[in-house]
Amino acid sequence: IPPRSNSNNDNGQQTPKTQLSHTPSVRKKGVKDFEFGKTLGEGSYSTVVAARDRSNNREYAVKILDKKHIIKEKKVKYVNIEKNTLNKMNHPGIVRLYYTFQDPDSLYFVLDHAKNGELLTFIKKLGSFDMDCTKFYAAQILSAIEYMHSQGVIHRDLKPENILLDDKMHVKVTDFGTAKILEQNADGEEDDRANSFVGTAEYVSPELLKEKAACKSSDFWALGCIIYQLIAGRPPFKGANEYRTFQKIVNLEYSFPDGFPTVARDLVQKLLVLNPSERLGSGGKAGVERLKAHSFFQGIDWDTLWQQPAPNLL
Ligand SMILES: Nc1ncnc2c1ncn2[C@@H]1O[C@H](COP(=O)(O)OP(=O)(O)OP(=O)(O)O)[C@@H](O)[C@H]1O
Ligand SMILES: O=C(O)C[C@H](Cc1nc2cc(Cl)cc(Cl)c2[nH]1)c1ccc(Cl)cc1
Repeated sequence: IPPRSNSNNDNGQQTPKTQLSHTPSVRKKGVKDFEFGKTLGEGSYSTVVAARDRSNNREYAVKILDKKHIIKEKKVKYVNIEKNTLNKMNHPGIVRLYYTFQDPDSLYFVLDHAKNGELLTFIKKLGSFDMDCTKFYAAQILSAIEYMHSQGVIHRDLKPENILLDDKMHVKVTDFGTAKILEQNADGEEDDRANSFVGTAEYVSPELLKEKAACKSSDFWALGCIIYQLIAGRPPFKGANEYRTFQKIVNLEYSFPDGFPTVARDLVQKLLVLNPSERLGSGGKAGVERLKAHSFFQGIDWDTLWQQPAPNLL
């Protein structure tokens, strides 16, 4: 007799043993399929734990969310956005979602385990990156942004904490709970403005602060802030509090430290532009090609970028 499929429904309750017309080949994974290890980190609504799939010894990072907490904090929408967005993504620079499942108390995202943690940790440890490292990481982040935009997704909260590094020290962008999937309107045009969500103060774009609407170009603003930070060791806009930071952003109040490389300065000045449609990178595919052609990226081979070894950071 063929083995029974796991007749547990999503929340792990036993459903009556109905005779299936066929035994599905792929069984839904559940908690029992994994051996959980050390905690990798905590979020406001989540705990991320290292786990090994018992059937093939593969290692993952499992993001566990408490259902009661999610409901109480009204985060159900964000969790479902994270699931739906990650499910659309298939790119080496974006953390991969393998499975989702739930049990009576929790929701589970089974993700790539980015073994080297957050890019922010390395910025803090090194103070700043040399130009080779800055170019490599900026290029990998741009490659991931280009891909997610091609899938109609705006990240909206790009920052060094959300840029993880895998065991090859390659970029893995994460945290899509606040991403925006742009709807295809009637004539297949992408509605290009997403509404009402504010990211992390230092990386928020001026259009989000002024018109409450982010667009793909908002991710290029964040890229400008990240490139500045990789070189200067701190983000360009940082006030004593969030309000002061927002003021600096909308007034474009920032300056370059002495010794900031000229070619990097030129690129940052073309990304940190108040008007999103004048920002380098905006204007669809052609805009991104113009950004990738900037002399800052000289020497980057975009076609083999993900096969190259990461430059030595230390
Ligand atoms: N795929 C992963 N691989 C390795 N570490 C991860 C992974 N995802 C998250 N982490 C680590 O776990 C911690 C918690 O991540 P999580 O996404 O749950 O919350 P967060 O986004 O950091 O916090 P918040 O939800 O408040 O924004 C993070 O600090 C991150 O360093
Ligand atoms: O798409 C699915 O499979 C269905 C569910 C949808 C879903 N069921 C939920 C139950 C609760 Cl209590 C909270 C949230 Cl956010 C919930 N989201 C689901 C299950 C697991 C995960 Cl990680 C996300 C969404």
